[in-house]
Amino acid sequence: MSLYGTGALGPPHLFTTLDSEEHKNLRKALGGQQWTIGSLKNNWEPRIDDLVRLFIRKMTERAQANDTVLLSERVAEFAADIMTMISFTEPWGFVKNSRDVYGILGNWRKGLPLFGFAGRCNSFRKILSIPGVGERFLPKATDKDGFGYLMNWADKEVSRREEKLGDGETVNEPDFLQHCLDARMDGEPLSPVQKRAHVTLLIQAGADTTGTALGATLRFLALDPDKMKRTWEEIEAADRAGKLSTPIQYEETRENLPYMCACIKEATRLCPPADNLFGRVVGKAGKVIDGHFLPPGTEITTNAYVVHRDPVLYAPDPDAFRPERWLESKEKAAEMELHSFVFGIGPRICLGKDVAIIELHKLLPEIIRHFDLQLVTPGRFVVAGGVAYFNDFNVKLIAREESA
Ligand code: HEM
Repeated sequence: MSLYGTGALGPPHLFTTLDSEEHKNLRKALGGQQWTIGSLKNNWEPRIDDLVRLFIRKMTERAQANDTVLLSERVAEFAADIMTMISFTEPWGFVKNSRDVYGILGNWRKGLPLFGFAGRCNSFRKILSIPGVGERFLPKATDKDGFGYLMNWADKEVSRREEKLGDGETVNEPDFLQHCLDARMDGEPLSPVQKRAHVTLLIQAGADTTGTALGATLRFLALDPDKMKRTWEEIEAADRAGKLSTPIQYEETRENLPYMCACIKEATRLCPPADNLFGRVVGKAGKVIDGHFLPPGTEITTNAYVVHRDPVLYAPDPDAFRPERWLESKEKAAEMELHSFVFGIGPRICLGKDVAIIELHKLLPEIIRHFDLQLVTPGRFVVAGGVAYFNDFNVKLIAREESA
């Protein structure tokens, strides 16, 4: 099955490659060891720790000042910094400056309705491809902020890096820009446009999505003091038993904080950051789904928000935030995991899943270890163009030492 997707939106990359065979080759070229948890732990965890430390320091200052903190925004900035860091080696300073650097997140959200509609309406995409039309709406490298600015940055960074390599310099600790330069299709490097497009894509695909997952988990816990207490008690007990480093390591969360892990699964089940997958087009042979034959060319899609509320699988309380459901039996947890659409499914499953997973399992327990959250405004889960983010989730951060 091919992707129905975003053909006309921007330069050619994984998302915009509709043909399955072409996508497979590109994915093979760009995928690899660097995306695995093992490699991310070895190569990036110490750098992620630096950003976690900085984040906690910044939040401690806000707690001491008794400020109201727009937490959904602050955690999205953390995710954006991680993406700029793994892409270009140095983070752009979202956390350091507590703001949306170059309007990356704000512009992303503004563009979602157009991106979503164009990705789902063939005739509208055709209009956008008319010379002079798309250019009026899509980001441009001359823009002062947003993804146009990012495209310009990616362009300069690729050129700079290629110049250095041309001068005989070697890169000992490759970032994801370097991986894009090293990628080979049929033995050939990617085209200049493809190299630049993929660096940009990573930040587009991985910043606000992970931010939404971070925000979702914290918001559900802020809304439910009993579950927050249980999460905190689990962290405190592991801490007292000497099982947690500072900052908490990914494997420590996985081994010692099962309730925390269940909260992440449950929050992303109920608030999937990319809730409506781009449609697929049924191939020449047709396809049978649930006993119905779909002829070739049929466009099909799904919605994670709905699938994740299946009344049978999540009985008796599909709409409830109940992390305990993930801990009741291994078989049930495996079944729910199998039906999770959080990161998509099939050959186009999220390439950066493990990057997001590592971030979630490090920053969230560290925040809860340091602060209790006093809800100021719960905000809203906003879905635009099939992608979600949070508005106005405000809290006061109560430092744990003070609340003890
Ligand atoms: C919680 C955070 C994230 C969520 C919920 C998420 C979700 C998704 C979903 C639903 C898809 C489409 C899958 C499909 O159509 O079946 C996707 C694709 C993709 N994601 Fe993510 N993602 C997240 C984080 C990231 C991160 C951190 C990165 C990069 C480091 C990333 C890079 C990508 C890429 C490159 C694709 C395109 C894959 C392809 O077409 O082969 N994502 N993601």
